[in-house]
Amino acid sequence: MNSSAPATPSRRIGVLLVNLGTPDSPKTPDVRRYLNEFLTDVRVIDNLPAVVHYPLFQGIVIPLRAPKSAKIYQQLWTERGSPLLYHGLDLQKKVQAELGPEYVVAFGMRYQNPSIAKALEELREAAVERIIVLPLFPQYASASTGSVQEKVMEIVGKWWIVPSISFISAFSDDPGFIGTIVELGKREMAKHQYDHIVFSYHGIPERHITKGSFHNYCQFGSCCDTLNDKNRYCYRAQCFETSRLVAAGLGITPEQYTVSFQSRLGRDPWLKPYTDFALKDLPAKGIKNVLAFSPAFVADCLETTIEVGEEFKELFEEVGGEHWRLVPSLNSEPLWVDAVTAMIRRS
Ligand SMILES: C=CC1=C(C)c2cc3[nH]c(cc4nc(cc5[nH]c(cc1n2)c(C)c5CCC(=O)O)C(CCC(=O)O)=C4C)c(C)c3C=C
Ligand SMILES: [Fe+2]
Ligand SMILES: [Fe+2]
Repeated sequence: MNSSAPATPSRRIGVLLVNLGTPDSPKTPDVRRYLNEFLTDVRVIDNLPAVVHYPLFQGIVIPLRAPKSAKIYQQLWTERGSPLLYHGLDLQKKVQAELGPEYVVAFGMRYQNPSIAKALEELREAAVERIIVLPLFPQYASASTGSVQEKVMEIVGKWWIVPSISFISAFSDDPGFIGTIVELGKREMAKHQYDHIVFSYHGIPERHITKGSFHNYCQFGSCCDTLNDKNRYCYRAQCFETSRLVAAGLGITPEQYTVSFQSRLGRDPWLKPYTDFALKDLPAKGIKNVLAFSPAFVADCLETTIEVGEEFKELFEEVGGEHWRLVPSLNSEPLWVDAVTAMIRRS
């Protein structure tokens, strides 16, 4: 036996990092398969009976949407593939290196590959004593975090031996998360003079908030202005909390930033204001230079790079804006790796 090799600790902790998912390739059949899995999740499309939901989405909505989405994914794709996937794998490796051999870090996607089932199997094979699950969504939503949690429980619940398992359900106010965004923002602010900041979050239907609201506490008004015991897991309140903390870190006042929501689907009301509407009002107020943040995402993806970085930039310029710049996501920035490591050690 090689005595210089580091000994594997006998009791190891499993860590499962999970992001949303992405197609295997930007080709229409792969995008269709991804959308099929994503948009038939009843935590994502929650308002239709199964007899309507499946035929409508599998027969009409997804076949129509897949070729259009595939074109956008082709714009996003790089030599390393989908950014959401390769940044996730980079993060996994760096967090593993920082946590050391007492931990086994796996990475999975809620939809498509690498699947949560495969990632959990790696942890089972490593005979970990317990598992810490970190869905990589800073703000809690049933459609993202809740769906990951449900899937993990469905799989682990069938194991003969069910290990101790814990979830980090949100980290919207985590100091390491906030500090990394602030640092990335400051880097951009050092390069250009900005008049205003836009924090654009992924939207969700308003009913998703209402369904999870403690005794109907959330009324889409000032109820979300502070994060308290009644709205601890309210997505809207958590988005405001993240924005407030990042703004404080950047040293900007409430008048100097806007919080808005993007990517709506369907006709029902989603969280407002909608980013595409909100940004159109800015040039008329004399705001021509905007720095945009996407703090609902920890890695670059279609929603950040294309929607915020390109489509909103075009829209802003069309209405008289001069400079629109997206702050890159946390990806596998060293400060973010430290923040994830600290969250796991504390858990
Ligand atoms: C921040 C977490 C996310 C929440 C909450 C969320 C809710 C949600 N999303 C859709 C519909 C779509 N989202 C799409 C892409 C997408 N969504 C998230 C994250 C959240 N979604 C990410 C990280 C991504 C990008 C994935 C990538 O590969 O880059 C898409 C697919 C793209 C497209 O065809 O436009 C759809 C559709 C709904 C309906 C919803 C809440 C109900
Ligand atoms: Fe989404
Ligand atoms: Fe609220």
